[in-house]
Amino acid sequence: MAPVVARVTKKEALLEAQKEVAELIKSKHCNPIVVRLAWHDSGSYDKNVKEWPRCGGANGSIRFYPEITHNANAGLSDALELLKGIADKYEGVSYADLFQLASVTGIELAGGPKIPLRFGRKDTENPEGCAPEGNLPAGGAPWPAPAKGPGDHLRNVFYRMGFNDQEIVALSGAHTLGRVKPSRSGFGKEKTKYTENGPGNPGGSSWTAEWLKFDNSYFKDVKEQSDPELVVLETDNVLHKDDGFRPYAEKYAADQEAFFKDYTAAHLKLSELGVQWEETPFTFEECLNCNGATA
Ligand code: HEM
Repeated sequence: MAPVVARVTKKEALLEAQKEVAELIKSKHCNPIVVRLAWHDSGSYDKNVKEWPRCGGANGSIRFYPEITHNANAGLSDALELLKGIADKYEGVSYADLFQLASVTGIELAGGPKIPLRFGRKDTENPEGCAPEGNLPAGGAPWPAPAKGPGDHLRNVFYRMGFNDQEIVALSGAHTLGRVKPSRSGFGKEKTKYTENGPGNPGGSSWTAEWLKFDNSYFKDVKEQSDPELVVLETDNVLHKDDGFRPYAEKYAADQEAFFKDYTAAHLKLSELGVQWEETPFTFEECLNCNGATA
């Protein structure tokens, strides 16, 4: 068998790939699922494991079996399928970078903050680098031991990645985008008045009415819970009930700018969990400058 040639992200390839990623997201309205793909690649990270890639994190391992078939990743093979054409065409972009690039592009195109992602992630090159099953959060009971409820569970999972309460709340705000589907996670309804006609792939239950718009409506809607057509998982609800989480959930419901600022910082941290850089990481702005183009 031919040896696997490791992908190293090149600035020129990244610039071209980004344009195609943006077109893909605009045409398929797939912002939410690519955000979730990148988060599930990163969110396997365990700060207590020192050895790479066994520590998990943003290393592209989600593209391999068995990780893609983990319970929490149900439905994410669709995201890999969507990105496959671009991944095959641009060997000069690592999978780990491509997944993170698609996520921040999806957020920005949905009206969210421009997240100054850094590039140059090394890929896990084979399935031996897959993260163990069970490192991502569950949206409902039964809570894995020793958690007694959703608050404990969130802390067990996110503290293991190195996040604090404020960052847990900020990151949860990504549920301003997208839907839960009975066929994937088992949560939500087959369709609601907000999802039955898509756009893109129809169905499921969304957290917000405009589920392709990145704003702070998630925090308002979960707080009010006045619309039975919208979904609230136990892990969303607890952000407004738990004393450690509530001040941040209240703040973000009242102040979108504060949410965007804190979300950007937390997302950047998420995108770099467990990352080994090929060389010095670089930003998209640096790619544009090296190409003689303007931002
Ligand atoms: C706080 C703990 C979290 C839990 C328990 C959780 C759970 C879930 C569940 C059950 C779904 C539905 C999957 C489906 O049926 O397809 C989902 C979707 C989603 N999650 Fe989370 N999630 C969490 C945190 C996050 C974070 C940190 C992000 C991103 C930074 C995120 C982004 C998304 C997005 C964008 C979707 C929609 C996907 C789509 O519409 O295809 N989630 N999440």
